[in-house]
Formats: sequence, C-alpha cells, structure tokens
Amino acid sequence: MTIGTPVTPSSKIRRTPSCTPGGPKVREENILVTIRVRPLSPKEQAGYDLIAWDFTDEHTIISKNLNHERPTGPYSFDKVFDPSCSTQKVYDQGARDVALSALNGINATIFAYGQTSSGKTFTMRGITENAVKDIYEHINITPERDFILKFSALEIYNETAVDLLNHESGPLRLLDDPEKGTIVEKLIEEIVKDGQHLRHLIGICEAQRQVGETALNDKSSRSHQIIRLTIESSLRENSGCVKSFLASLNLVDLAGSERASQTNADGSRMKEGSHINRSLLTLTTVIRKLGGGKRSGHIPYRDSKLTRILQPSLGGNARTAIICTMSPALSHVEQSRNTLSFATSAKEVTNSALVNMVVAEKKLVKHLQKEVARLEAELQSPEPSSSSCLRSLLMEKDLKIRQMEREMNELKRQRDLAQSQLELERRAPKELKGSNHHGPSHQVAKCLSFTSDNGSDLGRPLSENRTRKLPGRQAMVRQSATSTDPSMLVHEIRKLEMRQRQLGEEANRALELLHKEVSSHRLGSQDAAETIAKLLSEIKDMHAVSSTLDKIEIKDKSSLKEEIARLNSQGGNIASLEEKLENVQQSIDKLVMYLPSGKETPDFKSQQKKKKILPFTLSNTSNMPQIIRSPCSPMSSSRKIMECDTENKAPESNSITSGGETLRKHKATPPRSEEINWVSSREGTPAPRQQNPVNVKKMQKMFKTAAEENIRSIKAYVTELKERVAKLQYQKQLLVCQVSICCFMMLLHILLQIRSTECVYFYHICNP
Ligand SMILES: Nc1ncnc2c1ncn2[C@@H]1O[C@H](COP(=O)(O)OP(=O)(O)OP(=O)(O)O)[C@@H](O)[C@H]1O
Repeated sequence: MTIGTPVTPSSKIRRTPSCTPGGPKVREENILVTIRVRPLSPKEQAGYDLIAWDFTDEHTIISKNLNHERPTGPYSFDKVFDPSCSTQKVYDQGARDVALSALNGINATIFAYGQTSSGKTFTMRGITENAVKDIYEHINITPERDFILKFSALEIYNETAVDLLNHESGPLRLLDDPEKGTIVEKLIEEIVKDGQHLRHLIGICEAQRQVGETALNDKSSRSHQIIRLTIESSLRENSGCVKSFLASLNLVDLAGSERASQTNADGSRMKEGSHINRSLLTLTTVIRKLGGGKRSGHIPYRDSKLTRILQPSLGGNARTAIICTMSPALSHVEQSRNTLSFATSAKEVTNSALVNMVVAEKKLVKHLQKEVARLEAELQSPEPSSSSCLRSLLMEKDLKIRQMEREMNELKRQRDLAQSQLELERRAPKELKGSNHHGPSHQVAKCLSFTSDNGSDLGRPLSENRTRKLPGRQAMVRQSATSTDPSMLVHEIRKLEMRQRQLGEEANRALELLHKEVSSHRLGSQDAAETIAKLLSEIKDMHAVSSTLDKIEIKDKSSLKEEIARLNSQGGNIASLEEKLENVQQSIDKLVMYLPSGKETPDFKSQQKKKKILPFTLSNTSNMPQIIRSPCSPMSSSRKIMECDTENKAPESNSITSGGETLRKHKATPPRSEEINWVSSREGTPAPRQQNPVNVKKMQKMFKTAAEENIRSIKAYVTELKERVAKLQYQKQLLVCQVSICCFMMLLHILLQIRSTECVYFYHICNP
C-alpha cells in the first residue's frame, strides 16, 4: 500500500477561506517556533551543573553571565517555556492550533528539534497524546461530519526509511508523484478505529523505533520518527455535500544533534550520529535558506530523506510548529546556542497553508444514485396537488386548442369565399365594357376584403370593410389571447393583421393595374370612336360625292342617302361597322351599276342630249384623296393612291387625264383651254358648256376602282382594329387570371402560416 505525502493533488484542491478551530484564518504565515527548556536532569544536578539561561518573559530567553562572558541573546520566539512549564502548556500554546488544523483540511506538522537528551521525545510524546485527545474530542463534538483517520509511521534511520508498522518490510523508497509530491512506497496506512486504537498504534511505533544508549541518554533516539495521521472529514450523507476535507498531521521526533565527543560515540553509534548530523545539517540549511529570503533559489530538500518528506511542511502547503528543546545546563550552553540559532532561522520561514478539499468519487456516485432514485420516485408518485394542477392546465390548453380551431375554420371559410369571388370575377362576361365602370376592380376588392359570413359587406370597399371588420376579429382573437399565452397569441394576431394589410396593399396594386388596363381600354375605345367618326366623315365625303352624282340624277339616290343616314345614326359600333361598310360597298356598287355604261344606247344618247352630264371635274377629283385616305395608314393609302393613279391613267389620246395627273399637269404646264374651262366650272362661274370628251366607261371604271380601294382600306383598318380589341381582351383576361392566382397564393400562404403556428402552439402545449 502506498501513502503519499500530505500534499493533495492540485487538481482537487480548492482554496477557500477557512478557520481552524480556535485559530486565525488561513493565510501565509511564519512557522510557529517555541523554545522549551527542560529541567536539569538528574545527571546534571549530580554534576552541579548550573542553569545558564534566564527567562525574562514568555517570549525571551537570554544566557546568564556565569562565566563572565558576554551574554548571549536575548532570543525572542513565539513562546519560551521555562523548565517549570508542563507539556500540556507547551501543547496548548505551541502546538494545539497547528495540530487541529488538520481537522479542517489544512496540513500540519509539529516537530521537535534539539540536541540529544534535550527532551524531544519527551515533548513529542506529550504533544502527540494531547493532539490525539483533542482530535477525538473534536470528532465527538462535531456529529454533523464524518471523520476518517488513517495512521502511518516511519523512521529514517541511517538515511533509510523504514515502516514502523511493518518493520520487516525493509527500506522504503521515496517516489516523486507529480500531483502528490514525495510519497513513501509501500508504507502501511491503517484506519484508526478510536483513540485507544491510535494510542496502541503509537505504542507499536515507539517499540519499533531505533533506540540506543549514549553517554547523554540511556534511550537515545537514533532515528527520525514521523507519525502521520491523515484526517478526512465530510458532512453527513443526507446533506448532499460531496466534498471532503483532507489533511495530514505530521508528528516528527527528530534524532538529537550530538557531538561525538560528548556522546562518546564510536562504532555504530558514531555512524548513526554522522547520518543524524548530516540530515539535521540539511534541515538547518533548508530552514536557513527559507528564512533568509532565498525561496526563489535552490532549496536542498532532496539532500536528505528527512527534508524530502518534510518539504511541504517547510515553506509549503502546511502549518508548521517547531518546538526547540534545550537543556538549561551550563555544560550544554554551546549546543543550546546552536538550537537557538536554528530556531531563529526557522522563525523567518513562511508557509502557505491551504484548505484541501476533495470530491470522493464513491461518495459522489452514491449521492447521484440517491438523487436519481428520489427523482424517479417523484415521477412515479406525483403529489396530488401537482396532478390536479396539471389536469387543469391540460383542460385550459384543450380550450385554447378548440378556439384556435374555430379561428382556423373561419379563415378557411373566408378563403373559400374569396376564391368564389375570384371565380366570378374571372367569368364576368363584360368586364372590358366601358359601361361597367366598377366591375372588375370592385369585385376583386370584394374578394380580398375578408368579409363576414353573410357576405353583406361585399359591396363595400376594401378599406371600409377592413376598418369595420378588424375590431370584431381583433376582439375574437383578443378573447382567445386572454385565455392562452398572451404574448404568443398577440404575436400571431399581429402577424395575421400585418399579412392582411399586405394582402390588401397587393390587392390595391392589382386593382390599380386593372384600372389602368380599363383606362387604356377606354382609350382604345375612344380611338375606335374617333376612327368611326373619321369613317363617318369619309362616308360624308362619299355622301358629298353622291351629292355630286345627284347632279347626274342617280335613280337610287334616295337609297344611298338612307344608307348614309343609317350609318350616321348607328354611331361607332365597331362590331356593326363592317356590316355598314358592306352596305356602303353595296350602295357604291349600285351607284356604279347605275352609272352610264360604255355602250351608248339610243336612250342614253338622248339623255345626254337632254341633260347636262357632268363628268368628274377637277373640283370633284379634288375630293378623291380624302375619299381614299385611310384613317390609320396614310402611307399605304398614299401608295395606293399612286397605284390608283397609274391604273386610272387615261390614254394619251385622251385630252382629259385622271385627277392626280391632271393636278401635276396643272402645276407643271400652262393650263390649256379645256382645263381653264374645268376651273371655271369648279369655281361655279358660268362657263361655256362644252361636250365632255371623256370616255364614260373609263370614268366608271376609275370611280369603281377608287371606291373599291377605299373600301379595302377601311376593311383593313377595321380588321386591324378588331385585332387590337381582341388583343386587349386577351390581355385583360390574362391580368384577371394573374390577380386571381396571386390572391389564391396569398390566401394559401396565410393558411400555411396559420397551420405552422398551430403546430408550434400544439408542440408547446404538449411540451410545456
Ligand atoms: N521537560 C521535561 N521534564 C522532565 N523530564 C524531561 C523533560 N524533558 C526530558 N526529560 C527527560 O530527559 C530525558 C531525555 O529526554 P528525551 O529522551 O526525550 O531526549 P531526546 O531529546 O529525545 O534525546 P535523544 O535525542 O537522544 O533521543 C528523559 O529521561 C526524559 O524523561
């Protein structure tokens, strides 16, 4: 079995302010150094030896001037015990506090230093006995803690460590442990049952210790004895505390420094004395270095087994008390001065004692097992009060769940209503009619307004519905929120309201787009109306042509007028425009048909003679560009005009040319006499009537060609207009579909959010 030094592993040490029983708080402190002067021994008395020291007070000792020499001292220490002092007093004032520090987790060392036969063993025996007594008294008056005492003892004889509880084990090795410091290998550590057992063990060690007779001491201790009492204390198990105090109390009885001449040692005694003196010299060196402010320098702890083992007690983690014993005899003054010199050095040595606390793994495991068992028992048999509380909490949660389900159903119903409204919107037959001013926009607004159950609010604008309906919904949600987690429900309500506002804004944007589209459609309709008006104007021009034709007494003039009047009265219906144009064409065809044909019948000739036949004069031909001008494609019309000019070009033999050519000729060349007549005729001034040499058949063909061209232009324009209207209708349908899809997606998104919120809320209800 291995026992370590009093050093507790650093990883398990926690420094806490602590109070030793009856002592000050632990801090860096000097070694407690006291001087005990024994009485004159019988031998000294028999030799008429004198007491060489005076004790001026309890702290000072000074040599007497017996030999008329300069007095030594005075020496001051923590305590100076004169020969009359009892061991009890020495213990009480020079060792008790330090010894009992081990009960509170502070390592403690008490050792006696002095020349041979100065009373070290005598003193330490009394100190140990008192310490054991006080320790067990403290244990008895501290029932709240459990104490475990372990005893071990060794001696260092001729620089060899020996187990005093197992002397047969032979020399023990000292090992260096990184956490525990120097440990003695295979040193027996026995658990102390009680005070009696402890005393018994101490007796065993004394019996085993190397003792020899010298000239100065019949029972001179020839070794350094170290008794180690390891004390572990912890609070009782039911306290729940798993930490323990752990400290060692070292009671050290050193071998006496001696002079061979004084002890008359020879042989083995001399060998013992040399080892003793060597180790004590190392101890003195260590003390002097520690006390001389050279702690940062090399301290020769390892120069002896004694200093290696006592290292923590010398400037380390321990409280240390040194009792320096000395003989008062004048014959030992020199040795006593050396002892006082050692004591003076020891006074300067400081230690840094800590409270050593450890966590016992077994105790920790036991504590955790108990805690687990207690918790399991609580789970298996919960208290009635907690059960009823949980039950009421579950009922409350169920109520909240039902309220949320109702809200969800309400939202679903509103979603279905909005979908149906959107469907109606999509199917609206006359949404693009200018007359339906509020149709699409208003219906879309209705779809997005989240109205009430009976739909009575469908006719109201979105903003009005929102302002009127939100308080009701907020009241409903608020009612739910007061009975559930308020912060969560308020948060959900705000999210829904925000989403609703976003939806309303998007719906407004969609409505604006619809309005723009309708406006553009209206503009398109206006364009159509303007086009129709232009067509009517052209028809009026045609009517003017027909008026000109009246002069040639068209038989079916009344029917043509009726047709034009009917066109004028019917307005700009695009759909009937084509039909009207057909009628116009038919009328024109009739007109052409009633014009004189190329065959000159006798009747026709007679009519020529009877009536003034007015051919297309320059005044009439000036209307042609207006007649054939297309309202929407003037360029093409111009091109067609040129084609018509080419097609209508008169033969070179004819003195009369077509209108355009005539115009060009009129501008480029001086007018001829025939043309002057035409101008006069246009100006309405009387002009000499001249027979029209123009070929009537060609005139008829030219007029018909021009009229057909005009009809084709109008037809093309109407076709283009119809295509544009169809395109607008398609765009409008597409926009309505997009708005419907957008609304549906937003509603679906809201429902998904509600679903996720419910899931989260149902999770928090199931895992409170
Ligand atoms: N204070 C004391 N009062 C009475 N007798 C004492 C006192 N101190 C020592 N003695 C006696 O002196 C003798 C020597 O004491 P002790 O053996 O303790 O000396 P020591 O220092 O241990 O010597 P050594 O170093 O040789 O072991 C013993 O007989 C002891 O009884």
